[in-house]
Amino acid sequence: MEKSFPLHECHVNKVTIIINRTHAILHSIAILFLIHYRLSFFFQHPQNITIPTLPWLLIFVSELILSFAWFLQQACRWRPVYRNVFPERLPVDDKLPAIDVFICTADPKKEPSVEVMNTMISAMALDYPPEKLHVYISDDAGSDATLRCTKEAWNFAKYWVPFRRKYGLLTACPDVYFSSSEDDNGDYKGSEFKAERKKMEEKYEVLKQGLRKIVEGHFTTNVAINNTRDHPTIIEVINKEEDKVKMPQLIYVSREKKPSHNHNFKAGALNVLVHWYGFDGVGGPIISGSNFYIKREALLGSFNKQQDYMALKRLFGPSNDFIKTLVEDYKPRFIKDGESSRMSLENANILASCSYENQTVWGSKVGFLYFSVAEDYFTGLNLHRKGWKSVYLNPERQQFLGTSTTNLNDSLIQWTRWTSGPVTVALSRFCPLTYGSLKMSLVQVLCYSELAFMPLLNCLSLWGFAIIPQLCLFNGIPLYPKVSDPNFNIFSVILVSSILKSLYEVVTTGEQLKVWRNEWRIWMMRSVTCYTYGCFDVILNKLGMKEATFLPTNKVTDDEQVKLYEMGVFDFRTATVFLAPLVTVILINIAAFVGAVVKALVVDDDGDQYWEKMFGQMFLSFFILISNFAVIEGMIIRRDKAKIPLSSTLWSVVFSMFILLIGSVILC
Ligand SMILES: O=c1ccn([C@@H]2O[C@H](COP(=O)(O)OP(=O)(O)O[C@H]3O[C@H](CO)[C@@H](O)[C@H](O)[C@H]3O)[C@@H](O)[C@H]2O)c(=O)[nH]1
Repeated sequence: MEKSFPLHECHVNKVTIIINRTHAILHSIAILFLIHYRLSFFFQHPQNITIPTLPWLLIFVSELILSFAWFLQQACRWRPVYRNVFPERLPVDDKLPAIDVFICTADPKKEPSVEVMNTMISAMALDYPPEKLHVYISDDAGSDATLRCTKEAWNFAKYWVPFRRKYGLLTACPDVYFSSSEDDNGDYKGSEFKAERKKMEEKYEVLKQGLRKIVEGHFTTNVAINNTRDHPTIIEVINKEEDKVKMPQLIYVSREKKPSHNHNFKAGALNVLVHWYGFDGVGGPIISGSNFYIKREALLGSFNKQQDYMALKRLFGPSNDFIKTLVEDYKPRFIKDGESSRMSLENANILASCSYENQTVWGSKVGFLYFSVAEDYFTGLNLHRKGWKSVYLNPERQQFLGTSTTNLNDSLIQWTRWTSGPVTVALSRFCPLTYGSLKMSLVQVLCYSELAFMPLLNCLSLWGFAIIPQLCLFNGIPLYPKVSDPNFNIFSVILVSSILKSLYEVVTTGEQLKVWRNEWRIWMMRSVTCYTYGCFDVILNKLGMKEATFLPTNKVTDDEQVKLYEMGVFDFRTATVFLAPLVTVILINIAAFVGAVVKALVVDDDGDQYWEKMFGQMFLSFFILISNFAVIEGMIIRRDKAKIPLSSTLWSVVFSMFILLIGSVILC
């Protein structure tokens, strides 16, 4: 038998393990001291108690919640590893499995066609045997423009794919290739290459203009009004019989949508592709959602010819062709013109219809799961629960590049969804803490739990830290030990330990100090905005008062916004509903801090005593204010269009006064 060598090797990072575990132990000890200090308050003689119990209890609960969040975070730091990969050990082309690449798009306005088509062209140009590569465009908008763009891009790909193959270019994406300053010309520098490159660049410019025209025309005609939630199935195989260049197969799929049927967002779109490619007869292919590959068996399970067909139909739906792909070892085949192709397309239409999954286990037990809008998280959890093994590949040359949000509005919308998705899971019977199985290690269960609970824990605890000590400071009530009290060291150690650990992580991953500063402030901002709204979404959804939503992230780049982003300046043009909590918290902290400084310097007779007593709270407010100085700047100093609008500031003034008033009455 042929001896096969592993494609990758895993190594444990010993130094990081020692640092992480030592830090975890020391930090845990400091937390235990904190718990002891807070608890001892409740065992004092009633006569010695000078501080109201409610704020003490609330800040203690906030500290416990944040400590629990910290504990969960240690799971993914417990055993850091790195991998060496050996691509040279890949089998010869004949032995490679067939793969399907799924590219989803749902809104031609928010997801610019030029970028979607570049993704499609890059997938077509993958360094993989073309007969084993199938590329699917899933268009959830059912947009005629996307279909036309796909055809235009296909015509360009017919030149780009052989060009890349011939010159061995490292870059698969034409947009990156033509806009990058990196020299990626393979070994070719001669005049033939230069002439071909120039021609290709011209063709690419023509393609870009063509795609833009299609999309603009689409939005200025009645076609633009087509309803993205109500359209029939549209499936088209883009390859033509007469195509001379050997190309991967490209298929456009827009599943049927009806307002009466829940379409289950991206997970629903992916499952249609899973029905479809299965139908296409690909044996053991790998699916790509967002930059990951997965084996078909992992998503659907393994079956053999002895299996009861009727039982399988009850699970997977009535399509005989699909069931055959489950039980037989299908070889990948291309759909060709003629009778078989017509039959295939007819069946494919049924597979992409709204009703195909009725009474089946699609989305509940097999395929991408529908329970949460973070379908990737929930599907991964269920797969690992069944014993799925996955590995992380982090090659030196980045293989997939995506777009990231560059302004506060898009980022907050995206994070609200990324909160509601996992929190839905955390607050359900699928809560990873109890739902994990023996096939998962305890550390893995904790990692999944961290992702599920992180938004909820951070939002609860950070609201506590952002207003309780400040309300008490405002009213002269100390919540932390005096500076001269040895117990003060507990809080100092916890803060310094957290700051140094995060600094260490940022520096050792090769990032700059500004990344570290950003992480702190973004963490605080998210906690009081999108984590909070995402958690509310889940609660309203559980009460049946709100449906789950999936607002696709805006991928349109605006030069002005990108400029601000690159300068590290916040673009505060977002809804007041997002800004108000953030600005309110800052105003409360300003009021508490300034009030305390004035009191210490001017009013209080015993200034030194006051500083001593209140230093902890004053420092906390000061820390929140300097970490979020960008908000103060946006509110008071900046004059540009992207500053915080006056209306949002005024609303926040009202809210902060209300909280100061009501909070002082209740707490103090
Ligand atoms: O009804 C829908 C909604 C979205 N999408 C597609 O899903 C993808 C992800 O949506 P996007 O708005 O880009 O979300 P992100 O927050 O950037 O995506 C991350 O988070 C999502 C879960 O919230 C996962 O689905 C994605 O894989 C993951 O990259 C995009 O290609 C969309 O076109 C659909 O196909 N149908």
